[in-house]
Amino acid sequence: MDAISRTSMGPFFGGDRRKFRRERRPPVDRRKKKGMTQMEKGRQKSENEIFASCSFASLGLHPTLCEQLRERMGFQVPTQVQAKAIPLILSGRHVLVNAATGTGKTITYLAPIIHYLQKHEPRVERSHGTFALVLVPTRELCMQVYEVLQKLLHLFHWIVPGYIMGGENRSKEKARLRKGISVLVATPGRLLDHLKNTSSFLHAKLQWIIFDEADRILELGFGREIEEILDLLGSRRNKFHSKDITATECPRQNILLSATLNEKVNHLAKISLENPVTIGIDDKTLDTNPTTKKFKPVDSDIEDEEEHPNGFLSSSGGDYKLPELLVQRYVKVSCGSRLAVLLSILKNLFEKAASQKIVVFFSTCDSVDFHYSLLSEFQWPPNSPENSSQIVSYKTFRLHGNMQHEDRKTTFQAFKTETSAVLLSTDVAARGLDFPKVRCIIQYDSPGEATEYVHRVGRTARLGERGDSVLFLQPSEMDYLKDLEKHGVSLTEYPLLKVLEAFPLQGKKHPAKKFVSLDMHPWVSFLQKGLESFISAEPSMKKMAKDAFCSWVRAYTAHRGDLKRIFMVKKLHLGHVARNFGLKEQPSLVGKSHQMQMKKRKRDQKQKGLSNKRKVIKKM
Ligand SMILES: Nc1ncnc2c1ncn2[C@@H]1O[C@H](COP(=O)(O)OP(=O)(O)OP(=O)(O)O)[C@@H](O)[C@H]1O
Repeated sequence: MDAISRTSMGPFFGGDRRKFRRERRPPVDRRKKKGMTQMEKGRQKSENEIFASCSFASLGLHPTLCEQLRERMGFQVPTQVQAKAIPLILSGRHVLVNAATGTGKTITYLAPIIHYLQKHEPRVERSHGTFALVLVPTRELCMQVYEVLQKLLHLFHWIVPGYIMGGENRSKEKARLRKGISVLVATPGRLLDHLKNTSSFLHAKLQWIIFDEADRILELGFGREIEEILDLLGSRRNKFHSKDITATECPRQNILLSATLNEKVNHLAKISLENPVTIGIDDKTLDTNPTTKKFKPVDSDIEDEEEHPNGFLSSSGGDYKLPELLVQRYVKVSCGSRLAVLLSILKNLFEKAASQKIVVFFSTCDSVDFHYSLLSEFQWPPNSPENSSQIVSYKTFRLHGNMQHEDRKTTFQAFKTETSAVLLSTDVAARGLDFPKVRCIIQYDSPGEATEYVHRVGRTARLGERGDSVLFLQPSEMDYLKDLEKHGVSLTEYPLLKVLEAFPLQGKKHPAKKFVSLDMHPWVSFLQKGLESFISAEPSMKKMAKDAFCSWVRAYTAHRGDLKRIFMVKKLHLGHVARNFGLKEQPSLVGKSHQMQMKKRKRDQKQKGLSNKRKVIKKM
């Protein structure tokens, strides 16, 4: 690999910024600039913070690849993170990248790999096997990275992209691996499976291992698999210089990326990165432990970039970077009114703008299924004062880990291309997925860890776009805002009463005065009654509601650590929780089974070896 000298980093670090700004956008008319709205100014500021003032070519990428980025992908200039990281990755260093969601991290690692592979001598052939491996936490992200890869490789047909992931046909994957895949995108479990069982999987020429959403891979409990993978590939840090490496014949370069690199990545960084450079980790998040070596900037010209000899990160969690034009709100809703408020907010958003995409996050698969059926089927009774029979007129999609593999794939593709739709999902959609033009994220159920909050809201306001997020909290859960604030995330209150005002009943408006409780609001109680009668009249819906209720309470009890103090199951009124699922009362059967579940849970917790992996996977 030929190293790129610092001087070749060119205009990004030097002075020719104006030239590249001109290249990207036509100059703004002065009068127009003067008359810019606050929003337009914010957008322009955000664009300047997202994009760098240089070209892809100036980063050292091959002209044909730059053309591909420009012509096929429509990318005129690199983003800031691309401008900072691409030259370093090209130089062969191990790199740890921390940048906000939607800032273009995928191209950051794919472009340098393709740069080298397209000029590789002798020319890359399928029979050479795999040169680069991209590890991702979910199947959807696997497909997404593969699609970007396919586009980037359009002009380099001899470099073959491929993917392997859970849910796919193993024998077909084996056949593809036997033929040879130059750049392979994989989920960890399936990769390990093939490393152990597919003898024709050739990886002796492997040069790059990328961990996209590194922290999530570990949170899902794949730590042991990752260590095994690194061992099998001879890519553990202490083995880089080992003389007895048989698994590999090439120099290695490993790269870790996420918008939220925290202490969970420490171990992985330590074992997989050799003398890494970190991008985007500011001083606050660097390890201040006096026993660890101080970080030295590699080059004082490079903002945010730190040499990180031991691969350590702070264990404090630190501040998270959120998209510049994201408007974050919380809505305080008493337990029994949550469902009616959710439907009202969705109705209001689509009445204001018929063409938009929204993602709603739930804590469990059963809950997604229930709300999906409800939104798809709910109708007002024939004698209702509401004009239309349906409460919603938008397309609804669902995504979660218990769905059939093919359905997951179809939903993922369909929601991407829709212009007006709602996606109901578990956290399976929280990481890395790039659905274009998502306008609003609603977190109906709490995300738990602040990291997950950051990734969920990161599905909107991508790449300098505007976006909104709404977090549902019950009055007893308001301390969660303090928890988020510790990570530099602050939210303002959503104007709920004003929104509810938009729904007159029989022509009567309800002014935004304070109601004794939200449950007494005429529209909320009208809607709640409508939902309850619909569900009680539909046995299949009722069954789904009960299952969803049950799994929701289970998920609520599963909050970990400090969060248990905020999300206290003891404080829940289960009768009110039942109203969230359109149930008139808490079914006794559910109560019994819940108690059994609680007992079982306590027993399980006592037993050692209950891996996080199972917990999280079940939830997703
Ligand atoms: N230089 C560029 N110019 C314009 N658009 C770009 C550029 N680079 C990437 N994009 C687009 O930006 C969007 C976000 O990119 P990407 O999904 O790689 O972000 P990310 O930082 O990995 O986000 P997340 O942290 O959520 O995974 C994508 O739609 C991608 O096509």
